[in-house]
Amino acid sequence: MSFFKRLKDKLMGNPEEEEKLDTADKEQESDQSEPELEELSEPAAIEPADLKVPEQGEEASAMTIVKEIEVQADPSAEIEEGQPDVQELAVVEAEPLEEKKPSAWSITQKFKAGLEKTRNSFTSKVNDLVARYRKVDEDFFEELEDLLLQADVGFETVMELMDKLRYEVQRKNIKDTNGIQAVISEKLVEIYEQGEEDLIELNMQPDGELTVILFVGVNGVGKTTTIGKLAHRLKSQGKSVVLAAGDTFRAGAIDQLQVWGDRVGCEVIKQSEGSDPAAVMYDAIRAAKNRKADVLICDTAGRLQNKVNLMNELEKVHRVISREIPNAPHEVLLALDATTGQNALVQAQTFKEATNVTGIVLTKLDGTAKGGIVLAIRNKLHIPVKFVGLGEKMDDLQPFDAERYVYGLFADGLDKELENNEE
Ligand SMILES: Nc1nc2c(ncn2[C@@H]2O[C@H](COP(=O)(O)OP(=O)(O)OP(=O)(O)O)[C@@H](O)[C@H]2O)c(=O)[nH]1
Repeated sequence: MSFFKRLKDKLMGNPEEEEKLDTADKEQESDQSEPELEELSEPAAIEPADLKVPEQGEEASAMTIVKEIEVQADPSAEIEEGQPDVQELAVVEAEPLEEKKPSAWSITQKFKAGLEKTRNSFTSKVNDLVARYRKVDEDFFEELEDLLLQADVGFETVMELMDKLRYEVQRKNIKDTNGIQAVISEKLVEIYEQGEEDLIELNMQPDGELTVILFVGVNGVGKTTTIGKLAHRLKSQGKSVVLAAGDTFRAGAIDQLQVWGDRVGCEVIKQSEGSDPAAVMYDAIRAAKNRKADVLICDTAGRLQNKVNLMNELEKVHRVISREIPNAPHEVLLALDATTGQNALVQAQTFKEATNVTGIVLTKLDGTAKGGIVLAIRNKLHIPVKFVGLGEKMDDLQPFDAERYVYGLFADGLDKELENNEE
């Protein structure tokens, strides 16, 4: 199948199915506008500090079990990160979140909207380049190379792409720069998908078994928001979800997760601020099992003061989880903020060395003009980007999709090509 046929099928889906879904989308939009986050003038009430979910028949308290586990955590680290940030809290309107399956085209449009900044910066420069050069030659390639590097695509990926482009241009005897966006798009998808297509799916356990997803990442990257969005996504797929407030360090983190729990309609298992995250995990697993939940999503604190402490903390959390459920956590998702560019890569490297990261969630892709970072992450770290954050709304967290991503980058050029490739 040609690249354009495949692209078109992916972006637009099956026309008949789409028409039905599209009507459903519109109806849904008109009768249910998304509740917006509002700032509270006063902090939300904090729940009692005691353990929230001891179930009948539980033999041992979480604290006893966790104390059995010996980890040489550095006590000085506990107070290292200074004062708590003031967090934005949300007013919760417990709305039933009945979701209809979005149309393929509406998801494509989300990528297009989310990549607007990158498109306006990078792609418009590519368009200028095309207009200035008209003929594909070595100077054109060199300038294109610079533009790709500026968009944070990463050196190795740019080199690989340039080799492929040069080869393709020669092979097809392309002289004119017009339409080069289409060739770049095809080659970018090719590079991204090399051999790792299926890893984008979450590693979900069979029905009736609990899937545990652990979230790691430094503070401020949008971890809590992403957990809320993912919970919403899984709930709308019919899964029951429990959240574990394992970030007991950052002031407000527990309340913030509770706000999301209320908003999405998930129980949040929590203890008081400063308590042992591993104890929270223990409680949460017990609670999730008792409630026969499908998925448990665990928040963790994102302290990155030194790798040994981070490793110790994550190791302890890991051990508690896998003692209760062998092979869990089934996913360790690292949240990275796309707007921090190369810094995100450094963070990723540290977390990769500290724990077995199975996937990346790249938040705030809509907030950067350097959306090429997706490609650099893939190439440098060899960890799949499983989700991208394309905005602040609940359904703005989307599974990463290479075709929709390149469409987001080159929408205008590709629209023309897609029209010309009607068949
Ligand atoms: N535009 C945009 N904003 C996002 C995205 N993901 C998160 N945010 C915003 O980023 C801000 C920080 O997100 P939080 O989830 O509160 O992150 P945090 O609490 O500061 O820190 P952690 O939870 O520790 O990561 C919030 O205002 C979120 O709405 C995204 O994909 N796009």
